[in-house]
Amino acid sequence: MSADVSEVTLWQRVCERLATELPEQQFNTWIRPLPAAEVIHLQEGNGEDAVLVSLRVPNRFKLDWIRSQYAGRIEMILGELAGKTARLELSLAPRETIAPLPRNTAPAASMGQVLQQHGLRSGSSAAAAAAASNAAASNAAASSSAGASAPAARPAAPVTAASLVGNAPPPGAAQTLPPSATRHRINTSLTFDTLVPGRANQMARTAALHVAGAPGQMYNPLFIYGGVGLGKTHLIHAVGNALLKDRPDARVLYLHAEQFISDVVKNYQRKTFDELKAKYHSLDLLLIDDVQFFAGKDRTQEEFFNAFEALLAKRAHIIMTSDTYPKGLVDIDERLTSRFDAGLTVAIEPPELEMRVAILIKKAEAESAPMPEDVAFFIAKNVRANVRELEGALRKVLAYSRFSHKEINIQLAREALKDLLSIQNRQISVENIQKTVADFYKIKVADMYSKKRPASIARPRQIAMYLAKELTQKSLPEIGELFGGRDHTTVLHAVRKIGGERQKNTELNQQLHVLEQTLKG
Ligand SMILES: Nc1ncnc2c1ncn2[C@@H]1O[C@H](COP(=O)(O)OP(=O)(O)OP(=O)(O)O)[C@@H](O)[C@H]1O
Repeated sequence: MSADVSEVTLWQRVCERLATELPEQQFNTWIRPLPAAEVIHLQEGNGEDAVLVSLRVPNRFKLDWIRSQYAGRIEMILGELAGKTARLELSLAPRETIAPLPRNTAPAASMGQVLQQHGLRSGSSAAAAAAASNAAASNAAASSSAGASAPAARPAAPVTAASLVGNAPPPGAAQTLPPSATRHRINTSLTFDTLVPGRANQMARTAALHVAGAPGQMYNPLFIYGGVGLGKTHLIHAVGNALLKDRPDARVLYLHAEQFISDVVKNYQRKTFDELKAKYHSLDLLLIDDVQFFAGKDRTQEEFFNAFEALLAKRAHIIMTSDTYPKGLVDIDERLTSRFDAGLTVAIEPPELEMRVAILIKKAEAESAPMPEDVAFFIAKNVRANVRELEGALRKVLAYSRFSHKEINIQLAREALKDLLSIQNRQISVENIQKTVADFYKIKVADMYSKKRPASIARPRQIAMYLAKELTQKSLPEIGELFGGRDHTTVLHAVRKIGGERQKNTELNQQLHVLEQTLKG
């Protein structure tokens, strides 16, 4: 098999293979929800090429289960597809409070240790020191490969009212967690100190700081929206951490909307709605992530409405996040969306270049790996979509430098990110923009080049021109040419008009974010 399968397709192809091998329910529960894996190409100690595939799993329970049940098979498929030795590294995504390891779970290992286990080149003291600092800074990366450690015993106790506060087990699996691990579900590393401020998050951060200092007063509820990976989750954890620092006994709960849904389902099955009410209605601060997931879930919406009303009545604070502003939410009851909008609604924007650079430098510092400013600019210029992607790029560059024992410079960053850069260059073409915008506004692609002038066509066309200028290196005349031979002044007019309106019109701004994220992949 070819060894140059790009990393996105490599992981996609692993998933496709697993989809044919596993029962559908197993595949849908364990494999489908996983984010795309990261791939680093390396040389083994003996000089042979190898590929290290790093997969981030949302919680420890899933991580242990995937490690014990699927890691071996995944590695085999990866090896086959990549045409070289493949090593799988599983680690926790830094999203939730991580429960202490159960006794029978293998101890956490750093990426460096994993490489050593596998005989990959990382044996120098510099690499070991870097790996050690990595392990300390990261969320207890628990790494594995097939057969590398004994699988954790599957927790078997039934779900109890107390456990409902904790990590919702994936469908078809039960779990119990120690109460201390499930109390607030706040990730202590996501604080205001570790959140880089900038124009993109200025309003949201200011409002969040205000709520942390005086919960239950102004801006209740606080509704934070924005595209993926822009720091919404980080920000609401920061509020939880700040409040708990001031008032350690405050009843704070962070949860993802899907966990609320799963709570409602469980209580529905067991007819224990009083327990559900007791749990949610007693909080001082409820932090709920990604409320767009409530779409179409009527019973969940009803229970959330009840919790919402009860909490506001007793001046507890509610902070929600979503991928869109309240009125943009679909399939959510209007009595809820209008309440979501009744406090303060703020957007988090994609960070601008300087903020991306500051984030990279801060995150590299946290890993004890100083990042030269020119390299930070290079990465930030090329990775524009969101902070999560930026972090992924940084991890790759740092890993590449550690494992190749080369210093971090632009050449090395270019090398480490070459797959990502080529995917980006391939994806954002004017044709791609025209097609995506036409699909989004439900017009024909041919209307992008036509002379038709009705607003329903002219406006999407202007939006596409604006995006072509923003997202490609093409000049105004080149863009005009690709839009049916239009003059460059027409393109300039469109770019200025849409750019100006974007500053004032929230709905347009939101649509542009969606389009940009879609195009950047
Ligand atoms: N301003 C920032 N400073 C430092 N780190 C940031 C910043 N913004 C985001 N991050 C980091 O980027 C990653 C993604 O952020 P986060 O999970 O909060 O995004 P999100 O907006 O909640 O995305 P999603 O909608 O996909 O859940 C996290 O690791 C977070 O710590």
